[in-house]
Amino acid sequence: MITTLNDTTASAIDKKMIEMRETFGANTIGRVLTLIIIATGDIEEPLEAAISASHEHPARVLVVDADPEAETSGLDAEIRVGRDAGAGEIVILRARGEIMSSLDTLVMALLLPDAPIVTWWPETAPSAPVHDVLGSMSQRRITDAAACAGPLDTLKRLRRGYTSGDSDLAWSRLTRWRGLVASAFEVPPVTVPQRVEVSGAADNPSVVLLAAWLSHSLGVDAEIVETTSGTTDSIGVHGVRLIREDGVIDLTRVSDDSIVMTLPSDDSGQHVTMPRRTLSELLAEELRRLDPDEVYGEVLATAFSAIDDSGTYASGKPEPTDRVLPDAAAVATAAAESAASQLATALDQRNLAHLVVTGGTVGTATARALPAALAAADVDVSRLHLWWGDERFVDPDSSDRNEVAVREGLLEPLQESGMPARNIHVMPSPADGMSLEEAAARYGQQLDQSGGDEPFRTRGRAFFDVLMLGVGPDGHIASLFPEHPDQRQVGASAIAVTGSPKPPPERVSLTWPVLNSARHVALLVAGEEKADAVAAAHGTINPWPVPASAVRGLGSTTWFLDEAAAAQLTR
Ligand SMILES: O=C1O[C@H](COP(=O)(O)O)[C@@H](O)[C@H](O)[C@H]1O
Repeated sequence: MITTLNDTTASAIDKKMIEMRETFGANTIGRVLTLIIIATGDIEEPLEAAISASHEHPARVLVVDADPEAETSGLDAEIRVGRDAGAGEIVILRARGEIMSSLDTLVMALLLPDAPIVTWWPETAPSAPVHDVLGSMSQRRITDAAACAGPLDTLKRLRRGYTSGDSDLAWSRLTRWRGLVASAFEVPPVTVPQRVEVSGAADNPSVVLLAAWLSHSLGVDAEIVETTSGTTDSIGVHGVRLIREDGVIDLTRVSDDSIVMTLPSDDSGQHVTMPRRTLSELLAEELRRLDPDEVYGEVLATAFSAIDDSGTYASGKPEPTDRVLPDAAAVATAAAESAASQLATALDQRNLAHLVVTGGTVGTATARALPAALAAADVDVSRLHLWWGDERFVDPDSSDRNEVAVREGLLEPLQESGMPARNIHVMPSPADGMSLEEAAARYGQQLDQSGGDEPFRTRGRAFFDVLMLGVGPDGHIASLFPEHPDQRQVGASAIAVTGSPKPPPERVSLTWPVLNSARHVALLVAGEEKADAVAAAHGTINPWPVPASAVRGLGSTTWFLDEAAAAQLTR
């Protein structure tokens, strides 16, 4: 039985469901969970999987089929009970426009009382599922990196935002492979392989996760061997090879249904039936175990090197634009005016705004141009917070400190205009009685606490409104230098940098995830000695050799350049 309600409300849907259940003679007793499906494309395939899985796990299924871009706001609903809903009941919520901002309230009104909640994103994945408005109320959050655009980048983002209770169907697709490999591993004499190879498509998230699982659990190198695309097996894991002292164990997928296993002692090839699993089988497996899958979390954490991950913080955001100005002074004025207008907008929308300033030549000049620009844009500086992207760890009054360079030109005028001293977040110096590491940890803590009860780097949404960055001739930003090991530290918001190639050697710097948590990024550059770095940073996102290439704002990234710094640009 299917009923459609147009321009409706949560309470009207609830009332209708009760009515339909009574008419149909169905009841909610026996429903074991609420499954929320966040649909972005075709809803029939995930819905079919949910209906099929409902025979094992009778559920209330809420499909959120939203169109946030719609000009008009409203909600239509389709309710299915009885045969049309398998062993569950289904509500398809078609939400348009503004109503999306109260999606959580709407869904909450339709949840089964006292039953676990599972949220499934069949084709998209939020960077941190737990911080999604519906993910945050769920015990289990299921994504499918393989079904998303950019599967590996998706997996890297999921790794960054992982919280216990997250899972991904690219991992569930490996359950049988993991069982088979574990049984092959038991073939006597039981020895740890010296090396492992996983073959399959290199951009397939299951292939990457299987290699990471083997390497994590066996403590050996696991290499991914790419299979030629176009073969029947290029769609998933093609095979696993365990290279042991006594020979090789090969597990090879030969069809959609079976695997051939060859052993060191027997290369005749035993056929093992192992059909590829359907979406409903994968979903049913996920719903079977609602406790967190900690192994997935561990494997995800080891699947990529931290530095590969850094590039993903910048990916998927709007492309940078250039503003070329006659000279350094014009760069500073234009960047200050642009920041002031962005901060004015931020304060129109929110109670507080956060600005990150930087050191260096143009960075300091821009900071000094800010008081006038903020006054012209009528920015209420009492609600503005000031942070630094990096600081040199030297005496508090040393002219080497980025903060000292702007005390007179920025901090004093802002305080005179009403900025409270507590809003100025200066990085600690040795005079605060801390080691470099303690100073970095203290600043990171201060940032995390200002971002809320969770470290803001995991939120997948902006914290800073405007982030200003200078760029060194080597392409460094803040104190993240090319091919410098401290660049790899992404687990904290601020880090201690030692052995900086540019003096002074000891510094505190914000890290990749934090630098990429801004709405608007402004890169401030002048001088011909920067032209090569600017050109390199306009290429692909590649943090390790070219840090300036790998920072992007969620709303905009603007390069403020003088003509000399822009000289090598072709676009
Ligand atoms: O050392 C630093 O260098 C960069 C760039 O400085 P510049 O003088 O070449 O413009 C700066 O942004 C950073 O804050 C600073 O600590």
